[in-house]
Amino acid sequence: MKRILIRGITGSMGVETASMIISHSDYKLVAGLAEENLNVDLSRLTGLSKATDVSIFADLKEAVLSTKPDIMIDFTVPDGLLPALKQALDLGLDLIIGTTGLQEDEIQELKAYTEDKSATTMLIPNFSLGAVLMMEFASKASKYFPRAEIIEGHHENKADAPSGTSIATAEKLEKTEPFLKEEEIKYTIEGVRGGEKNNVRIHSLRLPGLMARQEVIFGGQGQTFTLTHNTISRSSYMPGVRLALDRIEDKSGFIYGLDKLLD
Ligand SMILES: NC(=O)C1=CN([C@@H]2O[C@H](COP(=O)(O)OP(=O)(O)OC[C@H]3O[C@@H](n4cnc5c(N)ncnc54)[C@H](OP(=O)(O)O)[C@@H]3O)[C@@H](O)[C@H]2O)C=CC1
Ligand SMILES: O=C(O)C1=N[C@H](C(=O)O)C[C@H](O)C1
Repeated sequence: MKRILIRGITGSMGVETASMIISHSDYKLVAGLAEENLNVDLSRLTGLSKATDVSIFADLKEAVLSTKPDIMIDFTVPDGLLPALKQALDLGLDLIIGTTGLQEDEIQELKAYTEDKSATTMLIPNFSLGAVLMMEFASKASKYFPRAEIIEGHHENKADAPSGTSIATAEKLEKTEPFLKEEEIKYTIEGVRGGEKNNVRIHSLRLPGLMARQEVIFGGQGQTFTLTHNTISRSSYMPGVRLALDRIEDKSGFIYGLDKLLD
């Protein structure tokens, strides 16, 4: 039975993932890592009495030596993420990473490091099926509508902007064209046009009341076409996390995106 460690076990996604793994008998959750909340009662957080068997550590090496996990799932923050992931690979773990906010050069470094260790790393910007389908349909639509912008919205505790999903979506749009009149506009508020990736403008909302949502808006002659995905519960991510766990043994090397696991 595969032994799992969750880095970020006390966070929103960590608790949801811990509950999912504890409730399934084919994986064993052996440990968690946290930064500050080291003495929390995991059975209270998950509502599951079996969670008392799971120890929470501050130090990855200590956790690995004491509990011997095979796989680390990461739901933390971008700060200090790459060194922690490299340390986990050094300790012989395979990785499933949901944390967003790595820069492009850090992703390339992680890929090379994974290949060097002959390990498996899955970097999944969004585990929900609806978000994956939104990206697939957006990719298709971009062949016919080359002008597109993205509006993503998240809760106010999110540590990164724009979202990993919006970046992954912009990267998937195949024939995007830039807006050529940007230079002609007189801007009266700086930054009002958002950021840019692959010729796609990305606008990030951070508001109370939001969990996670994204709109991809295409503009064409006399029409617009909008794809929207709304996350209303973090349980939406769990079938994707479960799929990554089920597939990690058959895969090797670096995998980016849940779509690579759906075929
Ligand atoms: N791929 C996907 O489908 C999804 C990805 N995410 C991403 O997952 C990440 C986590 O989100 P969320 O659960 O909402 O965040 P939270 O703020 O709720 O949780 C963050 C967790 O990280 C822990 N942590 C922070 N720093 C460290 C550290 N240095 N070492 C160990 N643990 C640390 C915190 O521990 P402590 O409690 O001790 O502070 C906490 O457990 C974000 O990057 C988010 O974008 C979110 C949803 C879906
Ligand atoms: O922080 C979140 O909540 C989420 N983060 C991921 C992202 O940055 O895309 C996935 C989802 O949007 C929720």
